[in-house]
Amino acid sequence: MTAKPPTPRAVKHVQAPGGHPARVEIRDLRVAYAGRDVVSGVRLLARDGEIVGLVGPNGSGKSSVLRCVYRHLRPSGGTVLLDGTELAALSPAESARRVAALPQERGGGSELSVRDVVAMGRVPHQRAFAAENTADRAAVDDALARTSLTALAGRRFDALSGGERQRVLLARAFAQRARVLVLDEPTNHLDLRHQTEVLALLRAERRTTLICLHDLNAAAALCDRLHVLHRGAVVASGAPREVLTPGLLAEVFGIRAVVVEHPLTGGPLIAMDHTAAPAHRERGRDGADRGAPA
Ligand SMILES: Nc1ncnc2c1ncn2[C@@H]1O[C@H](COP(=O)(O)OP(=O)(O)OP(=O)(O)O)[C@@H](O)[C@H]1O
Repeated sequence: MTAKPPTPRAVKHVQAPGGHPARVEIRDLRVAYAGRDVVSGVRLLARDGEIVGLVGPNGSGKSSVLRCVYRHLRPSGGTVLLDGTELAALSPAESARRVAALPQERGGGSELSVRDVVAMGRVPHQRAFAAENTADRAAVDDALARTSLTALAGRRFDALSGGERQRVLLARAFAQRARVLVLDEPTNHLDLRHQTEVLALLRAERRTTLICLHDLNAAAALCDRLHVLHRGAVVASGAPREVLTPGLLAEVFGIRAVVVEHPLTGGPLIAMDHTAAPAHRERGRDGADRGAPA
């Protein structure tokens, strides 16, 4: 049997509202929890419409960086600038209109319907106690359709599978129509078809996107640029092809791999040796031996 390459679903391009450039700049970011630095000296820039990936081992600080961009965390040092303005200077409602997030904290236990959860993405655009207007309804319907959730719109959110919930929260972020998307592992619960759909959607949306992904092949296929975080610092940045080298994969991720040309796309494809022993033992920021990587 000859395998036919999958054809990505055609997705309509929807211009993010406002039409202005949306640029995120992180300068010398430091994050500490209970006095312990977990991120330091992180600088990165996502230009208008660019998809910038953060990759790195567990605990390397990726989510902590993203939390500072969607204002779940206040940086211990450094700044996050949105179109040149410090995020901290914007009101919470203004930053919510401009930055939509799919956080790692996924919540749960909500008795709301799928549609109600997606409609929460419209709250930053609404006056207090105002009912949903036509633009809100259109944005919600569009977000449900794009994430293939229209048929589930009436279901209870807390009765969905992990992957379905993840798509609902992604739909909520799309419904927000912010020019900046911050996505923490948006595909980790999705089956392969839905992963491919979400990646195609993100490429088609072309919003300024900061995204964490553990799947390095997905990151290489999606992102314009990658930043590799290791023990809270950026150790490599650039186009996926420049960054994802066998040396870096061994050094940072502790895996044995080669990087070949993808036979279908021509992009970089990491072929990992799953049978090899981990290439190094992990050390914490304090230098303490944390054992071999899982
Ligand atoms: N709320 C918190 N309180 C204390 N320490 C935290 C907290 N959140 C994260 N940390 C620690 O900060 C470090 C970085 O965590 P972070 O979640 O940013 O890493 P990550 O790269 O996103 O990891 P993963 O790939 O496992 O999601 C880890 O050592 C983690 O244990």
